[in-house]
Amino acid sequence: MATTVVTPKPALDKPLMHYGQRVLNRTAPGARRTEYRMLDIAPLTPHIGAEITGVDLSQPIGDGLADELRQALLEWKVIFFRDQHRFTPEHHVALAGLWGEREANPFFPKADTAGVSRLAKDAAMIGNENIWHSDHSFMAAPALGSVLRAIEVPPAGGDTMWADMGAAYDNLSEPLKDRIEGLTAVHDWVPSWGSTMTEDQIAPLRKTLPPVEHPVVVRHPQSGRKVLYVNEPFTTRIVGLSDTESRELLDELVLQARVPEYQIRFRWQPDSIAIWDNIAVQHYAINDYFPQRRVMERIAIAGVPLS
Ligand SMILES: O=C(O)CCC(=O)C(=O)O
Ligand SMILES: [Fe+2]
Repeated sequence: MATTVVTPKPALDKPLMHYGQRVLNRTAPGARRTEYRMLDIAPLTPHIGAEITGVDLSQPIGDGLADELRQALLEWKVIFFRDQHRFTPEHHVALAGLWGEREANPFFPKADTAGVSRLAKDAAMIGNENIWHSDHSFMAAPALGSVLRAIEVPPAGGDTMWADMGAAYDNLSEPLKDRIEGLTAVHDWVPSWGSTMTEDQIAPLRKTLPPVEHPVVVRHPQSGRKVLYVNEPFTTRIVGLSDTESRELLDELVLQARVPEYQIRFRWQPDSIAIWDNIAVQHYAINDYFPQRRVMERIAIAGVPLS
């Protein structure tokens, strides 16, 4: 009897069928921009990413400015500041505090006394965040956002990218939206962070960080907007589907973050700061500067359970 050998298709061969122009037009009827009184906002794309000028983040941030910063993040999903030369770890903690409590990442270096984690990458420690992801989605209440500051950057390279997962959801085909409505997915750190750990290292952490489930489409806690919430390193399966169905659907969904129309790419300088909404976007740290050195400081902001 003849046997048929089925070669699995690599994920990258899949066509990115489910995107178009529909929601990427900010001048469409109903699209409205907030008027800011205290911030100068320069959008970097029509829907994701804006550079904010005229603000010194080392000065006390009053309620009016804090409200506008929160509104700008909600509207632009990732906001950037440059030349914050007087910014200290204490300012970093205060800035992140406008959104919530600090959240430790068990896989990043321990925070300094102020509460900031320093991520230094060089020839001996090559970056591994070059995969589209949402921070801490393996937690029951994933981080609401992060505040990242560049300390030392390579002469070229080491950019970071963010992708608007609300736009990604909006542009899925209607049949695909129907198919994923109401589904939940498992998120787990073991396949990614655990891949370089021993069983003895994994076991105790597993107790505090068991696999968790989140809806495949979450409602953003503040904007109420629907967001595609599955990511390549941490989402391991879709509940209720066979292994094959789950793998195929996840392959298709995680690829959406790679669509250029959803993305913004930021070129860092020392003392540039980015704040991102970790539910609305995914991000990718480009790993093109080896063996140059790149040093960043980061605070993640504790989130809420998603629905
Ligand atoms: O270093 C970067 O550009 C981002 C790294 C990252 O994924 C993170 O800080 O969550
Ligand atoms: Fe990250």
